[in-house]
Amino acid sequence: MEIHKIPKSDYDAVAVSLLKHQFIKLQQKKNKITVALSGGNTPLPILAELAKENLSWEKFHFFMVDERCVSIDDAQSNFGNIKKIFFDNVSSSCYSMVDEKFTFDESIKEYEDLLLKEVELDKEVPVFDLIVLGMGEDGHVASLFPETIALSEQKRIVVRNNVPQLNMDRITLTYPVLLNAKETMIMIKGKKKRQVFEQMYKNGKTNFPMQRIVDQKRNISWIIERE
Ligand SMILES: O=C1O[C@H](COP(=O)(O)O)[C@@H](O)[C@H](O)[C@H]1O
Repeated sequence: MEIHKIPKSDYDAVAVSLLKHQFIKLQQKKNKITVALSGGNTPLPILAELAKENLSWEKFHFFMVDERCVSIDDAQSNFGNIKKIFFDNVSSSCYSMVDEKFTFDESIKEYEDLLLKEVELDKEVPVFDLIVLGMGEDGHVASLFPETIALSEQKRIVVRNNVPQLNMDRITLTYPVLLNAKETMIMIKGKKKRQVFEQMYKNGKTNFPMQRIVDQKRNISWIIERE
C-alpha cells in the first residue's frame, strides 16, 4: 500500500501527476489498457488536466465504476460529467453504464456483457488494469452504500442498487470486480473522509463499505488531502 498525503493547494496537481505516471507505466507494457473510473466531484478537475497530457490515449479503454439512474445529459450523470471534461478530449474508447436505447436494467445487462467481452477475465470476473475509486463521507465506495443490498452481491459483476438514504437507484460494479483489479487508486478530499480512512486502518472492522477493500486488497495507492 502507498499513502500520499498532499496539501490542499497541491492536491489536484499531484493527483494528475500520480495518475499520469500510472498511465505511462501501463502504456509502456500493454496495447489495450482497461481503466474503471469513479464519478462524483473529486476526479473532475484532475481528469480535466490529465486530458491535456500527450499520452497514448488510443490504447485506453475507460469504463465506469458506478452510475446514477439518470440520462447521460442529466447533471448527476457520472459518465456525462466525465465525458464533457475528459472523454470528449481524448482519443480513448469509453463506455457508459447507461445506454439511452435501453431501460436501466437492460443497460446493466449490456454492460455486464461488454465487460465480459472487453476486459481480461479471471474465473469470469473482470480484471481491470486500474480502478480509480473515490469514497463518500459515509464510507461508500462505487455505489456500494452502507446497509444496501448490493453489499452482499457475490455473483453478478454489475447491479442496480437502491439507496434509501438518497432515495435513488444507482448502478455499480460489485465487490468481486473491485477486489479483482490489478491496481487501485483511491482519491479522497476533506476532513470527514480522512477520519473514515483513519478509523478503517486504526480500528479495522468498521461497517464502512470501503473497509472490505482495505482488508482484502494489497495494491492500493491512497491519495489523501492533508489538513
Ligand atoms: O456518489 C458518489 O460518490 C463517491 C465520492 O464522490 P465525491 O463527489 O465525494 O468525490 C464517488 O466515488 C462515486 O463514484 C459517486 O458516484
